[in-house]
Amino acid sequence: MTLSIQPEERRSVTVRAPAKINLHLGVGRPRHDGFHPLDTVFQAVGLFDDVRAADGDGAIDIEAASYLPVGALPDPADNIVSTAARLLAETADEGTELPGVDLLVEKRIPVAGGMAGGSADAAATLVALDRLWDLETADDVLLDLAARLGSDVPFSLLGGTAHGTGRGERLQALRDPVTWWWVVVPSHEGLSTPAVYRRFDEMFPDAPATPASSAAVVSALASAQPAHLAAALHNDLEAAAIDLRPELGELIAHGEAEGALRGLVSGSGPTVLFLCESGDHARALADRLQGDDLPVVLVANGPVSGAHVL
Ligand SMILES: C[C@@](CO)(OP(=O)(O)O)[C@H](O)COP(=O)(O)OP(=O)(O)OC[C@H]1O[C@@H](n2ccc(N)nc2=O)[C@H](O)[C@@H]1O
Ligand SMILES: Nc1ncnc2c1ncn2[C@@H]1O[C@H](COP(=O)(O)OP(=O)(O)O)[C@@H](O)[C@H]1O
Repeated sequence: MTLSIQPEERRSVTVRAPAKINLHLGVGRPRHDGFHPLDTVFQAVGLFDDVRAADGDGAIDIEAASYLPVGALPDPADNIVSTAARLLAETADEGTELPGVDLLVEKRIPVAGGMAGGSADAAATLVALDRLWDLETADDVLLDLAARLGSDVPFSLLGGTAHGTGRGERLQALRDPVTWWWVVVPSHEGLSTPAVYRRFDEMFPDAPATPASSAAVVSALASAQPAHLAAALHNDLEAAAIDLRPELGELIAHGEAEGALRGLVSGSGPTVLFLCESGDHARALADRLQGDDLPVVLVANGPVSGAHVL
């Protein structure tokens, strides 16, 4: 009998993080630091990126779903996952060197689509490395690191449905016990978030310092009635996104004519969302919208969990 010695097993952790949509996005005029004050209601929806962290020597790979346009992703060195990994390592490293890691990102969330895909990857990286390195970082420290990575990153950690203020990083979870159904139509090409905010400033130089309140959406969520939520949905960045991409306005009108309760630009766009009555309604609408002009039409529901280990 021969005994084989197993090489030490390569450890890995995979974390899944959701896309977000904004059911209400009230935007005020820019603050002194250039960021816009927000009053927003985030909802995490069932479209996910996965980040796998494994013992390694620093490789970063990205596998994108076939429906995402190739070439849209930044180089690994500019990728938000490397920034997140460096930030956590700097925070955690107290003289002891942390083991090297390889990161693999499996992307399904549209890139530069107004669905916080980069934020989801950053949040997933923080959670995966915290687990791989056995750091047991406190939740409030993780949320603080997340806010340093981007305004939307804390919500990608939290998930569910939440009220966001400040520049979007200050969160309060909202009770949202029903399942809402969405048809999600990504665009063939992303829109830059700073460019959409700049267009908003040009179009609305007299925007109020205090952003529009999300109270109507909060009470529509409590009603659990899709028609009430449809009437309350609101996005102050929608006009700026449509001004930069007029075809988004046509797409919203088309989806509503095909029976959506309401069409809306997702965050800074250009992804378009359609609220539906039910899962069956969403699948039927997606079938009707899918065609040569709209090759990718997805169905997602929310709320779902924030970044979590698989
Ligand atoms: C618009 C929203 C709505 O949730 O998301 P998207 O729809 O793009 O995903 C967010 O405000 C985007 O958040 P995020 O993409 O994390 O932004 P950050 O990295 O913090 O900032 C990128 C840039 O967006 C602008 N920015 C962002 C947030 C904010 N409250 N005011 C801003 O003016 C600034 O120009 C900033 O330099
Ligand atoms: N892992 C990543 N996934 C997507 N985009 C990334 C990533 N890392 C860095 N980026 C950069 O962040 C920008 C915004 O990405 P994303 O979060 O997908 O869009 P949005 O802010 O519209 O929701 C992209 O244009 C890209 O240059």
